[in-house]
Amino acid sequence: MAEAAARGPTGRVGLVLNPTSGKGRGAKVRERVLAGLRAAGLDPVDLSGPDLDAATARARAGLAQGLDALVVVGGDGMVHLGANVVAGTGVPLGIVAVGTGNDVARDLGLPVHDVDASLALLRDALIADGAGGAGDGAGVRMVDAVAVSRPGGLTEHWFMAVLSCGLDAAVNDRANRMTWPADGGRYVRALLAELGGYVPYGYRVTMDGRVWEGNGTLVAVANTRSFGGGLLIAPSAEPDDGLLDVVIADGLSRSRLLRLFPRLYRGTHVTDPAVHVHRARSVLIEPLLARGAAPPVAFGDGERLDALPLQCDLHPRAVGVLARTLGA
Ligand SMILES: Nc1ncnc2c1ncn2[C@@H]1O[C@H](COP(=O)(O)OP(=O)(O)OP(=O)(O)O)[C@@H](O)[C@H]1O
Repeated sequence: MAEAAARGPTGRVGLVLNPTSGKGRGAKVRERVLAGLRAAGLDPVDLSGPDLDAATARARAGLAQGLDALVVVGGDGMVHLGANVVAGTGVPLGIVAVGTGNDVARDLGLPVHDVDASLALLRDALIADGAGGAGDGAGVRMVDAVAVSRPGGLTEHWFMAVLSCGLDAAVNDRANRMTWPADGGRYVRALLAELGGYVPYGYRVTMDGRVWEGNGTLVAVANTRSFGGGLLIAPSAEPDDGLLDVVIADGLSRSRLLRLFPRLYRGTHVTDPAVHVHRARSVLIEPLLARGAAPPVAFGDGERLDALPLQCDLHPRAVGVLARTLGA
């Protein structure tokens, strides 16, 4: 884990805003968020960058200089950025959810597409957190986060919500490489293309020492319940229970897959005999080519991570999220 950055009741709050999130909504709310933080007596420092990597580097540098909190403005990609910067540092994360998906904010009960409500919550949480000295934690909800590494290696990424290396990840990857259409039509094109060539994948998944090997359509490691903008992939996942929900779907035919897919919106897919849910703290996912096709590159919180094999380790209460305080 990263070194804990110096904290103090300075009111200095790092802001990382994704102007492209929510189809440009991010750019539109910049001044409102900055003005709202200043009106709350805070000193916002804009650490945004031209792309995800640059913004991450700027946020890390800002945190090293000392912040009371890091506030991200955007969708799940920005929460992912925030988690990667603050995990294990003790600096809380504020979320202004104005993205397309906003799965993490929704699962944590935070405002979505309501900038004024987000700002009010951040102000109240920071005041509560600072009461009686900096960072006593009253306005902060501690949630689990997941460190991802190559087996035996150092942590390369963190994720807050869901890591997936199944068919949905293949669709995501293909859609990201397409240049047209500019909107969600890319996902439909990518889905049709992936389904056209779809052959179930071969996996070996080791969960706290227990091994599952087989032919599968999807392996998802979930800390929170949903991904993809409201698909309840792991309806029983809790972000602070110290456990990951590992959802494995057996290798399904195309027609069975299309019948099962709509059930993700209500989370009822987990009652299908082809879907298995395991709980573990440590999950190793490896390709097993003897049992199926090479699995896709893994995505975490909707962002492209790495190819398998990957090790996921749950770190209990590694990220403090600015949240509603008791009685608020
Ligand atoms: N200046 C930027 N800062 C941060 N991320 C950026 C920037 N420009 C483009 N991006 C891209 O935006 C994506 C994340 O967007 P985010 O989750 O905030 O919004 P979104 O509208 O919910 O997007 P999506 O639902 O498609 O993930 C990242 O994949 C990132 O690469």
